[in-house]
Amino acid sequence: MGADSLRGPQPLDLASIRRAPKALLHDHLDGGLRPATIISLAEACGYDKLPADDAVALGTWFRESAYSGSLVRYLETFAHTVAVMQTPEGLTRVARECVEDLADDGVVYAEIRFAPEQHLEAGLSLDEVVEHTLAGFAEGESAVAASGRTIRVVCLLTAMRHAARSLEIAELALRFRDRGVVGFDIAGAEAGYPPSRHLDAFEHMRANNARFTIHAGEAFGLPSIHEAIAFCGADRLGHGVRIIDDIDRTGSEPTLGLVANYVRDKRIPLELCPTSNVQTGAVESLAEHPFALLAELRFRVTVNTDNRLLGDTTMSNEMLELVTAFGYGWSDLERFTINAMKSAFIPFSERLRLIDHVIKPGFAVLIG
Ligand SMILES: O=c1[nH]cnc2c1ncn2[C@H]1C[C@H](O)[C@@H](CO)O1
Ligand SMILES: [Zn+2]
Repeated sequence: MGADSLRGPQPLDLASIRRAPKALLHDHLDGGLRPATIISLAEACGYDKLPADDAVALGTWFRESAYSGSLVRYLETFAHTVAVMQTPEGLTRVARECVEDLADDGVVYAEIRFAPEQHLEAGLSLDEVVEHTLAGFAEGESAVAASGRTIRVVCLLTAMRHAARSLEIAELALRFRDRGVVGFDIAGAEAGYPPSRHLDAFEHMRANNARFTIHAGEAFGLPSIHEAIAFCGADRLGHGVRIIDDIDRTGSEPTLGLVANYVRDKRIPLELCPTSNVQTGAVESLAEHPFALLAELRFRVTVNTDNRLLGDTTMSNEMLELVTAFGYGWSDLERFTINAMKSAFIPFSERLRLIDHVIKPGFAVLIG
């Protein structure tokens, strides 16, 4: 591409969006493996239950199985990725490749989450699981830096909401808070497992001035969101898409209920994941995703991938889907990116630096 073609507004296509400096807050390490890596790690560790043995067919299997219309069935596919992430080599490789894939897609800041308690089958301790994963992130950051680009990747530790280890995982997150773990989360099946089951873990985080997000308002509605913010004190909402249930759209102007008003007034970030929400049946289709209304009402919306393997997606693709569905321009994508960066769990000064020195200049080139 000649220098002239990089002057003036760039077309809003996948190639240009890939060049935009993007920030990602909600991405599961165990939902983003390369299909070829799953096959290679399965061979190395003797896992023989993969549903396909070539990378293309395996990728298709994940995407199709994840389009299930049900969070519970969507989550069943993780049995295969978690199975090959039990060894130091497996964890480190998956983490390194995650960083490389995100950097190739133009992501400059990412918070990657996973549940250490699911990676103990080969005898690693919780601390070892985190250490090997962080080592992979560091390797990935170095490889990206060696190729002349930069990406900052930090980690959130997730506890599974059906299990009973959340306090232990919160303590683990705090032990690693100076080594790249910036927060805590709960995930897994939502219906029947309210956030308040894990109140002691959230209280422990709050007592230690630490940050957390909660998957809420995805497969279950407003009560889950209400608990997450009112009882547990979540800093952000993982998905939170069902906040739409508290917005009355029958009149000429949308009217917000108490929970929706609270979320908007307190600028509680919504980690929206468009493709994933369609796959799990949280929304009917991308065109009907509440993203557009929530953005228009000035909720603090952010764009996320959730699980790149399951959705066969990337940050750039999620943005392109929104551009296609709702006609967004560069300044909208920049606003969503700044929303994400403002909501990140790294210190304020580091967030500002990324906004002022990386995100704004990067978008300025594309806006032209
Ligand atoms: O979208 C999700 N909702 C709830 N739980 C999820 C979602 N995506 C992944 N998970 C679960 C499955 C993973 O094994 C776990 C940790 O990353 O988090
Ligand atoms: Zn998620």
